[in-house]
Amino acid sequence: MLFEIGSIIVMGGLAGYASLKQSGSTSNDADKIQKIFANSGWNGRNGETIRLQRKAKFKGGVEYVYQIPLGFDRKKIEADKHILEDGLNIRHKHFEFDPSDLLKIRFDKTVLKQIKKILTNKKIKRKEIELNFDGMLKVKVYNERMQDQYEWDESYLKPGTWSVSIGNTRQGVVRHDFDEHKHLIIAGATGYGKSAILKLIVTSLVLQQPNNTNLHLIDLKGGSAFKRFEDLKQTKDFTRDPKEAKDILEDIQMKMNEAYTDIVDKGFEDIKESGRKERHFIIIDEAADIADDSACMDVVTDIARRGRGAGYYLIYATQYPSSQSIPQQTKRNIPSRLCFVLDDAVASNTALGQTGAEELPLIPGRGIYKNVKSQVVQTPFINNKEIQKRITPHIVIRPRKEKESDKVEHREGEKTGSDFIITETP
Ligand SMILES: Nc1ncnc2c1ncn2[C@@H]1O[C@H](COP(=O)(O)OP(=O)(O)OP(=O)(O)O)[C@@H](O)[C@H]1O
Repeated sequence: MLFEIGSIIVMGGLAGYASLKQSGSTSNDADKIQKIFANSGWNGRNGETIRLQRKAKFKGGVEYVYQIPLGFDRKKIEADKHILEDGLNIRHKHFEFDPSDLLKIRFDKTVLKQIKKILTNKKIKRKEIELNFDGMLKVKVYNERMQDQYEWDESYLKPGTWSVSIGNTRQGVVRHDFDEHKHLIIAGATGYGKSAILKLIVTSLVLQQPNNTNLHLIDLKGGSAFKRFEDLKQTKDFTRDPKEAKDILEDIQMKMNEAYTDIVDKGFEDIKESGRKERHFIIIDEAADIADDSACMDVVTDIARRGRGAGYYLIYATQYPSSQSIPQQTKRNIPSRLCFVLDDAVASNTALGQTGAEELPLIPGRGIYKNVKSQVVQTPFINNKEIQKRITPHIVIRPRKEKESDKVEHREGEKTGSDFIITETP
């Protein structure tokens, strides 16, 4: 009996502590925002600062709308958004505590152990913000963190289009339309979702445009991320060898030139206007591995420059964004970027053209997608089993070119077994 009373007191105290901490979290963010602006020197030319016009609650947070002074540099604030976020969290970094956890507690001798476990499993809760400018500065302060994972399902597909889902925001799904935005650079430290999003892009293209997608897969990471796509009817080239990559790129360039001339000669602005249905996707995973090869990089630059009109779209991924792995001219021709967490502001600047990727939380799939505007997204996640299930109907039988690396000595009468592969047509 005494034991139970003791437990109830402990739980009551815990619930009170949690509720006190949670209720304190929304205190006076408007004042804090104003102070952070003043302390960071984010003023107009004559020193005027922002003025709060209104604030409004929405589910999960509060939006503050400020009037901005003349000469106010919004880019600076976008790049230094983390200063604002850190400032808002400085006194209210508190535990993410779910009172329903208390209901799971069993009243036995292990009660204290269970409570300790709940507390050690807690996550630090952090307010997150979103900035918008439309003549006014709108700061949305969210009390809850963005979801850490969005499982992919069929609703992410848009059959018959070249628009693929690239991320989720609190407002909905963000898509990259290859016919509109063309090429894409993907950067990010190892282990934060580059291969996962590349696999999702390939799968989406195959499922959305099975008859018009042509894939040229150059996987230089030494892993097996693209291997499962090698035998798709849509895959025209597949290599994991930098030397072979050069031949493939040169071949693509030749074909691209023909398509480009044909489209331009007929007076069309681009492939979309010409009515041609096929599109080519040159997907290079670990671009840094061909960065030393000037012949390869010349082709990459050319595809970035002229491929947009001819329907040859480049998806160029690297974990080492530098002026060498992403040459200036390539960057200029690829305004769309998806960037996962990076080591430092220099890398972020190189990959995105702004800082911020170095401040992303260490959550796989969390990135910044920059197009016309830049926004924080959580990329949808599709597991390998689901990919396999979806792409299997598109795997075809065809003769395999024997590569040097595949050659083995065969004894007389032994079947090589390398002439044909999986036998299914859609
Ligand atoms: N969008 C996502 N949502 C949830 N988890 C993810 C997401 N993307 C990736 N992950 C997890 O992170 C792991 C690493 O991702 P991925 O292999 O894509 O990283 P990477 O950047 O390509 O790393 P590396 O360069 O080492 O191959 C995945 O195996 C998966 O478990």
